[in-house]
Amino acid sequence: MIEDTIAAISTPLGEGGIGIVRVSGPFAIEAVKKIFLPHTEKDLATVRSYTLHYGKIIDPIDETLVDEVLVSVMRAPKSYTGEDVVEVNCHGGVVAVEKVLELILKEGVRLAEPGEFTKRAFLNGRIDLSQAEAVIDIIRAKTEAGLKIAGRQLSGEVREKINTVRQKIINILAHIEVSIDYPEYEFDEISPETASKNLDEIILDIEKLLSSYERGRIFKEGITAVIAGKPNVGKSSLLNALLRKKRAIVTDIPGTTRDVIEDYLNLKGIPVKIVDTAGIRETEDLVEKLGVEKTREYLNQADVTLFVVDVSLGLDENDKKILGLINKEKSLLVLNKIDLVSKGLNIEEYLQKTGIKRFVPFSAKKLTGLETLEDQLYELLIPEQEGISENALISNLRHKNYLEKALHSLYAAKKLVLSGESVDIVAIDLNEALKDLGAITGDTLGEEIINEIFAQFCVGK
Ligand SMILES: Nc1nc2c(c(=O)[nH]1)N(C=O)[C@@H](CNc1ccc(C(=O)N[C@@H](CCC(=O)O)C(=O)O)cc1)CN2
Ligand SMILES: Nc1nc2c(ncn2[C@@H]2O[C@H](COP(=O)(O)OP(=O)(O)OP(=O)(O)O)[C@@H](O)[C@H]2O)c(=O)[nH]1
Ligand SMILES: [Mg+2]
Repeated sequence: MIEDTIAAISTPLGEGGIGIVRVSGPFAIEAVKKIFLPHTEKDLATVRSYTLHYGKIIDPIDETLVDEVLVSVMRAPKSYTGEDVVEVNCHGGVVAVEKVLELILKEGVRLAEPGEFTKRAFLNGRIDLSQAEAVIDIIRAKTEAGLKIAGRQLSGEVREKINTVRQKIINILAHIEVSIDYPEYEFDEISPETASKNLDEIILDIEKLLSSYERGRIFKEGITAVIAGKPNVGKSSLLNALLRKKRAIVTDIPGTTRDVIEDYLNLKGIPVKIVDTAGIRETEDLVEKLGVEKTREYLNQADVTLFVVDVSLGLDENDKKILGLINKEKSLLVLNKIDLVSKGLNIEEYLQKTGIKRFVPFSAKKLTGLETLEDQLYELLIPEQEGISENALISNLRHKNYLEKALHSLYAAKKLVLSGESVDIVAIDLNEALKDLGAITGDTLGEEIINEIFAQFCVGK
């Protein structure tokens, strides 16, 4: 039972239409009541839950008006935190909102820690830990696809999946425990064949969940795509084409781009950080040299590389050197300046010489091939057979790590079953798997780790 009452500003600090101070805990209604003057005669302590009340916030010290507000009251247990919650809706503005918070804090209310409202929703059992984490994911979503994944997690889909798997493990354990506790009742003992079959099913469940992680992560966190190639092949022109704006300087002088240029784009729901780099070549120019150095660093961090070549010139030694710096499996070959080639292009030769499988004939000048380029880039990130983004259920690294731990315990359990090991040994691994799965929903996590997770939230959430 949580006894103290907390308050915080729940809207971003700054000028806005409305600013909200949220208060939660057993003393929430009493505290706000002390500084709130309702427009019509009423008592906040007795108003119905989920009602909104117009009035004024008055500073008790000099009885001056602080702000004209709307106050909402949501009573335990049907509120965001599961406790009594009062929200003061002020006119947006830094000073008014901070003053209202200050007055509330003077009434014996404590300032909330980051994420503490959501933490209380978790501690009071209104949501599980995966749902609480989904709240942050919604706040931080970069694209609609990312928002969708977070939305499914918020509605409890991860929890349901995890609990189903846990229940299956508990069922096996129940059989095992019966045979440990009552060895005389042989009929209830689970055969190694059945145990192995049941374990296979559980293992498959977890493997499926894990396989959705990579996609989930891509849509949630996004990826980095680096444009690389020799000087003057059209890298900056490609950046501008993808961004649909003149972001980088383009000239016919080789060595135009000297520093890396970063920007963001939404590739069919995937948040992409796109990086234009200095063309790589041997150079005596100090500034350009540093630029080339930086390009190498970025290539190491790239999720994908757009390797640009100039088809009016063909490949040379310099192209080959750059090819040595990139991961060809995660590259797209951009055959740029096709507008300059009148006769057919020998694509086969380019593929052979570069060793890159995916390609797109392109003209940054005429913007031909832009859509194909985007399709190819998307497919490089999300192979066709993996399906659409909405199928990704797991997108959180913490969840992935615990799923992997559970999987290893289950593999171990299966091995023991097959080797005819006694059931009580198998039970140890099964219990371990149960614990790791429970960590995802927060059921089996210690207070310290839980605190760490909520500390990453924003203030007022
Ligand atoms: N003003 C305001 N807007 C907000 C929030 C808030 O707390 N205040 N939320 C959060 O920051 C989000 C909404 N989330 C919420 C989730 C559950 C409940 C809630 O009261 N749940 C009760 C059921 C209430 C009912 O059935 O009428 C429950 O689950 O018991 C409230 C808000 C987004 N917008
Ligand atoms: N004809 C034609 N010219 C292009 C095309 N793409 C780029 N160019 C021209 O090629 C020149 C170099 O383009 P940039 O985009 O600056 O090339 P870059 O690879 O960024 O060059 P650095 O920054 O020096 O490494 C400019 O004159 C562009 O207008 C294309 O598709 N067709
Ligand atoms: Mg450039």
